[in-house]
Amino acid sequence: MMEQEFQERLAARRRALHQIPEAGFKETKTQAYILETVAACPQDFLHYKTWKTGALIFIEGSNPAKTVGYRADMDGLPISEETGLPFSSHHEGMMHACGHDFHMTIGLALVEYFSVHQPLHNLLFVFQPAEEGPGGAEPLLASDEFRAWKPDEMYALHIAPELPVGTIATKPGILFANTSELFIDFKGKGGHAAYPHTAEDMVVTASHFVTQLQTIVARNVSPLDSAVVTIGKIEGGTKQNIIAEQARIEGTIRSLSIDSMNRIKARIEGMARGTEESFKCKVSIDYGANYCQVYNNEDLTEAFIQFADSFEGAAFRLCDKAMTGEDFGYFLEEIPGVMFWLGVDSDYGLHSSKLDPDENALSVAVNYLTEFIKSR
Ligand SMILES: CC(=O)N[C@@H](CCC[C@H](N)C(=O)O)C(=O)O
Repeated sequence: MMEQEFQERLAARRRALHQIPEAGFKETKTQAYILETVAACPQDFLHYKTWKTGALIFIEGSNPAKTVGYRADMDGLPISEETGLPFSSHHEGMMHACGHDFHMTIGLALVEYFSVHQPLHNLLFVFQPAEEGPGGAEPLLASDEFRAWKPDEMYALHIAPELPVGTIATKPGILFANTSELFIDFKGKGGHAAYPHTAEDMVVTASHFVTQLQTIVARNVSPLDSAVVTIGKIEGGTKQNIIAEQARIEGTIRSLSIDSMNRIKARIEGMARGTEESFKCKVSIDYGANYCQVYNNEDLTEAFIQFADSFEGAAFRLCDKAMTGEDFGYFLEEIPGVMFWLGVDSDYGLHSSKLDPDENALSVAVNYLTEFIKSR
């Protein structure tokens, strides 16, 4: 296929997926699209099955000594798209703002290629639901469906808006942080706005708490370590002249060490007890989904970098670790592998309603991964 025709085909597929972003474990249209695409491939040495709203595609090698895996995440985010693109999301309030439409398009192109050109070793393509939450990797990894085809090594990519198209970047060891979601509910006695002395104001309580949280990274985490406590959402009360009897904050904790994660959680719990005492309320904490760090296997990363350096269609860059989270870390706890960034050059970053990755990066990744997988 000519390069331009190939590029257009990839862009068309990405746009189709971009229009149907779905929440974690609700990716039914996305799953149907994937299954339809796979069903249209030659079936001579291809097998596939579903797992919840995900899909596993196994391609038999001609003389296999191992199985090599590629994972693409499938879910979108609860963001109203503001790109103004003609192929914007058809799902009100949902957007592929983390590049999973790219990750899946690249995975499907690899399935198509290797279903025609039988690989030497077995390949497993994992289309995984719920990366943004509540986390699909951990239960998928434990499933019989996955374990029957468990790979010996595994790869995944994530788009990087800040890197130029054609860039591939990674590092050995820790690439992404440990994460924990954070949901805190405040409940107290509400009242009339004009009688503050008779009530316990949960808007004031939650505001104090958010300010207190800012001291954790500054005062409770070693300056030689790295951590993040971000509150991304706050809500409370019912009306401007009613003292709120409830408030809720939602956020995320990131750390490079488990020790820091435990220390941060202990500190938050201590603050909650103090807040209950001083603001006469009930504070409930829920840590939601927790992801382990993404740790790239040193030997495989070395081999990955050597290959990337010699590959003419991409420019390799050694990168620093990031405080992003990724449940691909669970795969890498059990299976050696590598996660890497793919440059897509967007003025707006991940989780932005204006994220607009350059589709020219699709063919770079497909060409790169096709040759890299063959080299394994
Ligand atoms: C690459 C990326 O943006 N990943 C997400 C993963 C979310 C983890 C979890 N749901 C949380 O919010 O803690 C990220 O926000 O880094």
